[in-house]
Amino acid sequence: MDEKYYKLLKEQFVSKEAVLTEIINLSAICELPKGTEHFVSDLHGEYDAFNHVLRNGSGSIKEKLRECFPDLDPTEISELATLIYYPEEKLASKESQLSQDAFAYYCRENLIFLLKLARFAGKKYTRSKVRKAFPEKFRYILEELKHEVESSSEKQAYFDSIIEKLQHLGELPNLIIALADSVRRLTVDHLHVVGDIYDRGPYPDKIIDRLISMPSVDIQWGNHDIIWMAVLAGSSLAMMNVIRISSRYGNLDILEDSYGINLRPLIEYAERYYEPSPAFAPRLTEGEYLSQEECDLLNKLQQATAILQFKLESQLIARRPEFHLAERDVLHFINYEENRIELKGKFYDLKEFQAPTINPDEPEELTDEEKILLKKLLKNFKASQKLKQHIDFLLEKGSMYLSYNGNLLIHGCLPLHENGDFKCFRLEGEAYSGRELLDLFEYHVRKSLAHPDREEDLSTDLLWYLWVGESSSLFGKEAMTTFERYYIADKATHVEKKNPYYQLRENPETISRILKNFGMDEKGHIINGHTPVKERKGEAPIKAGGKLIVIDGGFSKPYQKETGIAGYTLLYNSYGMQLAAHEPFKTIKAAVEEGSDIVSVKRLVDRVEKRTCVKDTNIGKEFLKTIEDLEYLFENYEKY
Ligand SMILES: O=P(O)(O)OC[C@H]1O[C@](O)(COP(=O)(O)O)[C@@H](O)[C@@H]1O
Ligand SMILES: [Mn+2]
Repeated sequence: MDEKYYKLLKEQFVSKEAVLTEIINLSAICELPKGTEHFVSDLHGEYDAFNHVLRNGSGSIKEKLRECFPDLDPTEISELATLIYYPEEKLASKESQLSQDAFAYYCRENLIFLLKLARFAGKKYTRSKVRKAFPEKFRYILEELKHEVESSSEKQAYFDSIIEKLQHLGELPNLIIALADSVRRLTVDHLHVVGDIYDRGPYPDKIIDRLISMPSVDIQWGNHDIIWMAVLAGSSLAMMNVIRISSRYGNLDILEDSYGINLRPLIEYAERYYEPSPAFAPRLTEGEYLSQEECDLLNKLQQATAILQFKLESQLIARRPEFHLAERDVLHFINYEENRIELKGKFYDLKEFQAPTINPDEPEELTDEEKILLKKLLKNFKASQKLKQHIDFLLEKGSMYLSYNGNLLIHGCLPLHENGDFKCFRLEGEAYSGRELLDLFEYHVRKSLAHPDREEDLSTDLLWYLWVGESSSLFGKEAMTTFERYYIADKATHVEKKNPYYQLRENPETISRILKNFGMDEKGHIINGHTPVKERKGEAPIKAGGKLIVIDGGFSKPYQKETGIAGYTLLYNSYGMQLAAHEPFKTIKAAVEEGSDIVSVKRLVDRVEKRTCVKDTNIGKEFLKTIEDLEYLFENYEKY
């Protein structure tokens, strides 16, 4: 085995000297400061706000500008920052305001600032990495210019002549755009998305397209992502939930236009059986306007899909006793003549409960029409190439959790008992908890998507469990009260009790125990999304003495009333960790013209005594192993 491995390794090098060069190269990289990691979560389709946070690197671009140009005042920094965030828009705006000469002067001046900044931002990377950050078209020229920008006076003429030529060819603006992209790339090295890209907001598809284009990104699945993945795994139940939520938030365009899914048969069905009901009024954001007709359609669609969801859920509960969801079999607790429901021994009147297709004797049964309808719809979902590409990407880059550079990233929680013990989930005679439980879930996520034709198998059903189950690390609550929220007035029935994790995570000892369970150093952090931090009510995003950070601050507009801000993001660079809170994002126009930015406050989470180097990171550890192997190969080169 070893022999074969070293033979293969040797094939990658033309000579013994080449091995040595690689050893020196990798060893040098290991000593460089670690790249900046950027964490975001709970994006919920809010592409514009996400795009802005990506572009400003949660404040890191401005920070780099201030370090690189200490003499510039805040307005000048802000002007330059906007050019880096939105180069196309900023240049267009300048071009329309300035004379031709003044615009040419503006381009030259700013190109020089950007070159100096690229040089500064690239200092902590190898030359080859900096080269790769430049787009191929301008790679050579940018390398030359970057090198010469601070050169001696005799080289000045050379530098000037290149710029003049570019200006003459009308290429200066393009070069600035390319350079701005490279600066952003050099400032933030890697992005973590800690779950919930989908639902509630208008453009999850644009977010995923953007993520696909990024060089270095990983995703920890959120409950709202899993439910979309479940549809492609073959779950009609998940499909009803996805359409229900899209109708609730007025986002059918995602399905019909972005993913090209034909909902016509469902629309006709909903129109035929349902009348609008106040509890199903779509939740629109401020300033969003829909006609009465559109609102009514969304209302009816939401009702139709809710009822179909409850029917299919009832069937799942019956075939999966091991999920312990019997208490959620709501359709079986209804007295259809009296229009009442019994829940945990108490009776409640149902308000505006329309169930024209339910047979009280067999409430979980689909009518023949519904069976055909669901088949058609599922086929339409599966036929969307774009949706398939997006879900494949979530599978490729995503996981249930990630241990990365000492930190543990999980969207929701680690299910615990009140006393802090890991909560068990029993399946096929085995008990799973802690890391093993999350590994089990991940195994089934992948299995369900590997077999999309198996629609009611254990793996596919487990994806639904991840959405509503008591031991789901993505849900983290006792039960989901969707039915009660729609049809029961008594608000006490709407409460979704959180898993004890959400209390216990305030305690550093809990965090240490969890990290240990994942085989990680107790000095690390847990990073969660999922539960909006209600700053307005005094809740703190940094918990357990800085060992746990919750970064769901409400990118999602409907939740901003509760959080009081518009999202948190986290930065982890070689000096430590910083949490940034964001104000609501207005528009690109406001950002370009007024320089409005959305990072409001930055809070230090952790500061390390010694700058963290590449050798201390996940990738660095791999490099160290490779170096060891290469050294062995170097010493025994002739043997292989
Ligand atoms: O705000 P809505 O649309 O009523 O959704 C509420 C539902 O969303 C959930 O909070 C899950 O979504 P999150 O992952 O964003 O928390 C459920 O627990 C709850 O029943
Ligand atoms: Mn969530």
